[in-house]
Amino acid sequence: MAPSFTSPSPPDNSKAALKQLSSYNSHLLRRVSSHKLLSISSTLLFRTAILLTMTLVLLFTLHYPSLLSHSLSLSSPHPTNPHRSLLSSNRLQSLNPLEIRRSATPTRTNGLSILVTGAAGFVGTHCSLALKARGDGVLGLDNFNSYYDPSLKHARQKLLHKNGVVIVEADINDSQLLIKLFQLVHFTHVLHLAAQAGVRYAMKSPQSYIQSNVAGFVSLLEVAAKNADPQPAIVWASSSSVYGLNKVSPFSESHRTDQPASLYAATKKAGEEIAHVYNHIYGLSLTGLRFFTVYGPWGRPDMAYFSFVHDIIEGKPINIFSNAKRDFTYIDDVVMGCIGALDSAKPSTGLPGGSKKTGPADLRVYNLGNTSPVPVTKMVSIIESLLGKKAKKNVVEMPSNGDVPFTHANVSLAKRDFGYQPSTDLGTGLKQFVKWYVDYYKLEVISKKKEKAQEKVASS
Ligand SMILES: O=C(O)[C@H]1O[C@H](OP(=O)(O)OP(=O)(O)OC[C@H]2O[C@@H](n3ccc(=O)[nH]c3=O)[C@H](O)[C@@H]2O)[C@H](O)[C@@H](O)[C@H]1O
Repeated sequence: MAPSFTSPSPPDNSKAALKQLSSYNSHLLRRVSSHKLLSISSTLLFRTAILLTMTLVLLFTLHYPSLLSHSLSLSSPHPTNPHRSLLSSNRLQSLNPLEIRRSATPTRTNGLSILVTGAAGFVGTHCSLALKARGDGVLGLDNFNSYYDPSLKHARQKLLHKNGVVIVEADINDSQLLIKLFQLVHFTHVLHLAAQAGVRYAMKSPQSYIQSNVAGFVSLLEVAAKNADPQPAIVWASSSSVYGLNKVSPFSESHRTDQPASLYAATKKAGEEIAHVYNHIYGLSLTGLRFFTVYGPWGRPDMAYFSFVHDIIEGKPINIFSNAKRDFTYIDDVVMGCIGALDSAKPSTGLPGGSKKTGPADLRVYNLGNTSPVPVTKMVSIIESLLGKKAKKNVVEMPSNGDVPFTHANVSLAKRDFGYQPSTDLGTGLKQFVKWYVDYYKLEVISKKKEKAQEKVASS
């Protein structure tokens, strides 16, 4: 029978009884203490388990956005995530208002004050430099995601910093941070270039396109419509891809854009429709620019011309999609187009606080192309002659992954409204790109070093 803790056996005077009793007692004490120990340990174990679970839940919540962003490679914190406010407040605290205002203040009379989203991107960097150089105030915003090598984005950031442009590292979905920026600076304009780019990558990571090109755009428009005082005029990057399966060439803004061939194209088209809503309700001045395969120095490594140069130098084979043609447009021409669109945009007509517009505002869309499509095979032969090296070519059927066979821009609208006139042919533009590429990746230095080493070996 199990000993009772409350009623041990009565005492006995005899030694034997005492011995028995003491042995019984020590047995009892051992049982009692081992039972107590057992009970204490199980309580402790239970509490530790609860504590551990809570810590794990907390840790998961804290790291959820970064886990998500890794799995999508590019996604940013979700706006409705409960952890958002914590992230946002951390970023808000790290803002330097003096630095921000200095960067965003124009140095010329009547200069613009522009928030450039995607400033560490290819087009964003070039536009920011050009705007700053003519005396406008420019503040950059970029989330430095890892869609392609972020070190290239940081190198662009360094270049911008040298030229007086600060980039705030944050996501356009971070509304709190956007609100704070609009409180710090009365931006006259926004050049919205932050986006998930790339046509074919949309099959691998569809959500990142929704996150950046739809949700992110809405996040920016909400703040611009309801929190900015004054409401800025917004110029933003749409894409030639909105023409999708349209067969009528050259593509003009009046052509149909209801047959997108990729999710990328669909999100850019969605952007144009969303722009209509914010213009209609809030009087935001909105200009969408349909870029046609923009290329040049500091370009995007995911684009064909960039990866072809890389692969040819490395002696790797390249896939050329047969019969593909593009209206390749040089970056300097696109920068002129962006600046023209900014300068010609009329102010927004809504009152701050999201009240209705006081009158109609600009709602515009323009092609920014080169008006001269070139077959991809020709692009490759230009690169070969610039590099002095033959490519290992695989000419393959164009895979059905969202690509369209050709693009060709009619730019007469942009010419009429802000004098857009592309002037760089593909040969000239690619020459500039290869020059930059060799310099950026220190290929000349390496080959000179090699030459010297070879000379040394030869002379010894
Ligand atoms: O104007 C736009 O709105 C888009 O332009 C750009 O898309 P694209 O015109 O598709 O550029 P890019 O990938 O450089 O392919 C160039 C050509 O090479 C062909 N191509 C491509 C890859 C390959 O391996 N082989 C090949 O032949 C391919 O078939 C194509 O004919 C931007 O990336 C996009 O973000 C968006 O801005």
